[in-house]
Amino acid sequence: MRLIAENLSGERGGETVFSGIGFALGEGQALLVTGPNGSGKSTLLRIVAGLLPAAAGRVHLQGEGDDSASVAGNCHYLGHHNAMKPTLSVTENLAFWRDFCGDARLDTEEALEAVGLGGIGHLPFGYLSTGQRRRTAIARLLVSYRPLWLLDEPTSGLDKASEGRLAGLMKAHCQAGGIIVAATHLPLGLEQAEELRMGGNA
Ligand SMILES: Nc1ncnc2c1ncn2[C@@H]1O[C@H](COP(=O)(O)OP(=O)(O)OP(=O)(O)O)[C@@H](O)[C@H]1O
Repeated sequence: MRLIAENLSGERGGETVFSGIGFALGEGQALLVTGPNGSGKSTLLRIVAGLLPAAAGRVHLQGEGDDSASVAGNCHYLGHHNAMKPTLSVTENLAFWRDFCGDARLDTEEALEAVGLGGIGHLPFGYLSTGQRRRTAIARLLVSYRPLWLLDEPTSGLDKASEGRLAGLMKAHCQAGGIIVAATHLPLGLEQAEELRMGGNA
């Protein structure tokens, strides 16, 4: 499977934020989207995820015998918000996402242990600290398999140990043939990743 973006333009509020963006990523590859505040990193990720229409160009998946496979149906999108219900427990939130996304992988407790949150599944999500909430959102990537991870500032709110755990999870995902596109201001510990620098294309 390959993720291909061709000649993408992004608009916000009728203004062009970027244009002429293209990339092609094969299995096991990661792309770090960097650039100053407002350069369009989140806009690009939202377009790739299918949450915003591109003003021009297109994004598609190629390979696996089904070139019509949708990016949206093959990705986990981790945005700035964690997409969890505060009154449901951590386990209930993860179980919802596992059922919604399908292709179950780790059970909820295993996923929580992978992000260093074993034993807190019974707590309402709303009780968690900022970093614990982000780690729960990262655990969501593990309860269902999706080959493409679209991560917007995934380290936001994480301590050093959690950054290290996330780096390990991302490496394992790539080693298993997954693809990652991550918007970031910080190195993510993915030495082989390519970089797409935003900010000079609008
Ligand atoms: N809903 C919106 N309506 C109008 N303009 C918007 C909207 N969302 C974002 N923008 C504008 O689009 C531009 C790109 O924003 P975007 O969030 O993609 O940048 P970014 O590179 O991710 O920034 P940061 O590093 O601060 O997260 C900014 O100028 C922003 O003000």
